[in-house]
Amino acid sequence: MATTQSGGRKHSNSTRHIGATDNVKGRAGRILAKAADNGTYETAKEQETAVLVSVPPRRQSEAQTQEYLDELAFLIETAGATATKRFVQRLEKPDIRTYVGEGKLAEIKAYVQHEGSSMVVFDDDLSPSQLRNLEAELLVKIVDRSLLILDIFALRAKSATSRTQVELAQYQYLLPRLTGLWTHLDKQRGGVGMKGPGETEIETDRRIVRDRIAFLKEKLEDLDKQAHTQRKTRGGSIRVALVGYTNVGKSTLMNVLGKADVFAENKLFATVDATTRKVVLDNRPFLLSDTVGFIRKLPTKLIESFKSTLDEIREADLLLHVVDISHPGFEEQIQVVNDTLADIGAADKPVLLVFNKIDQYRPDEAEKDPFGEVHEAEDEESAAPRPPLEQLQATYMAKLHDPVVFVSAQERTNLEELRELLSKRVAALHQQRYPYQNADYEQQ
Ligand SMILES: Nc1nc2c(ncn2[C@@H]2O[C@H](COP(=O)(O)OP(=O)(O)OP(=O)(O)O)[C@@H](O)[C@H]2O)c(=O)[nH]1
Ligand SMILES: [Mg+2]
Repeated sequence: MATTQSGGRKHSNSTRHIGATDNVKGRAGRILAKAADNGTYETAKEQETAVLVSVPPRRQSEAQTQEYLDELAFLIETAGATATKRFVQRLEKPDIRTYVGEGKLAEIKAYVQHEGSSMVVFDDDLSPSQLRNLEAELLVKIVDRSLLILDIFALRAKSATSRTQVELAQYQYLLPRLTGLWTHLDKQRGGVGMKGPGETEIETDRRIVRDRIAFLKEKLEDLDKQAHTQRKTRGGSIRVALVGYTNVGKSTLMNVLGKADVFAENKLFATVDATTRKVVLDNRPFLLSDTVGFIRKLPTKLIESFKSTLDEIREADLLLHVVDISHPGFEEQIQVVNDTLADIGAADKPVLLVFNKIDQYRPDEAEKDPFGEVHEAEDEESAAPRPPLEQLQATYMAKLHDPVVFVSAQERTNLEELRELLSKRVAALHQQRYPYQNADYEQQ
């Protein structure tokens, strides 16, 4: 796996289990850890293996379904496990009780038991009762999309703020699920003819978790105030933020533009903490920030608890929206990013669209038949057409009424063009903000 600018930071997953959420403290943390950490039904394994399950809507194409599963497998790999099998069931909507139907569940169970899989991972969020039912039925660790993403965030978060944010999101995830985890794990406890097994304990745990959530929120508010004061000392500088889907090359661009040494690698959510650097273009300084990437179906609670990190985006004067043009789903990724920006209240920011990884982009080849007629290559079913880059650029510029730029951060291609465009935008923002200063400057 290509790792650039790793700065010596390596993540070791060998002794860690997905969902172990080791940073969640207290009794609730122990319950969660016990739930995830195999005490009851899992055999210790060097490498955890995962079975992926998706319930796509009927109208979704097979290519798209596989692309989403590829992403889920990539998330699993980033978290340190291996996806060994995929189960797909087309339903209008997931089963309210067990997410998949009865037959499919039996199929999954047979596979999991036969192969000794460590966990079953669902490409959606499960309701607390679905989680409980699936756990009882499949007898292995059940991981949904939120838990998986939280897990990766916990692994990556380094600063006090992002660690607190992740912990808050973990507790918020845990709170409605306490009953299931508790009753399931405490099988010895009776409960016949009683109000319910461990009711008081569940209440106590809920209180502990609620207290912790309140404490973490307060702590974040303090950290927020500190950060706000720090940001004030940045004065009136123009601020530019790199935003985009995860793994598109934001940090790599930050490194080449900002001469920074930010961790970048071919895994999802390499960056969770924002980094800011001063950049000077044409004698005009501005601040450039690298930010956490977005992903489809990003849990809303996670977005909320990442408020402080996302302030970096909300307070920016210009967004560099980085797109991985070599990804088959890049257009949907653009949409996901735009939707997420709208969710966090940053939809109306000026944007410069930067298409990255052009070195990896392969346009569709036009083929000539024996009679010399030219045909567009027929690709696998419903794969999006991949026109030449020039055509894509023209389409996007016409659509946005704005220049867009195509680069390769890795190969350092077209970076001059990007710098020029960026410099012009920064100059315009500067002029907007300090009209008199610029007028004075011109008079001299
Ligand atoms: N082929 C190619 N790979 C690139 C290019 N730019 C970045 N990469 C690779 O893409 C992967 C992701 O790059 P990052 O810079 O970590 O991406 P990011 O957007 O910061 O990702 P997150 O922080 O995880 O959201 C790394 O393996 C980079 O080396 C490019 O122009 N071409
Ligand atoms: Mg990054």
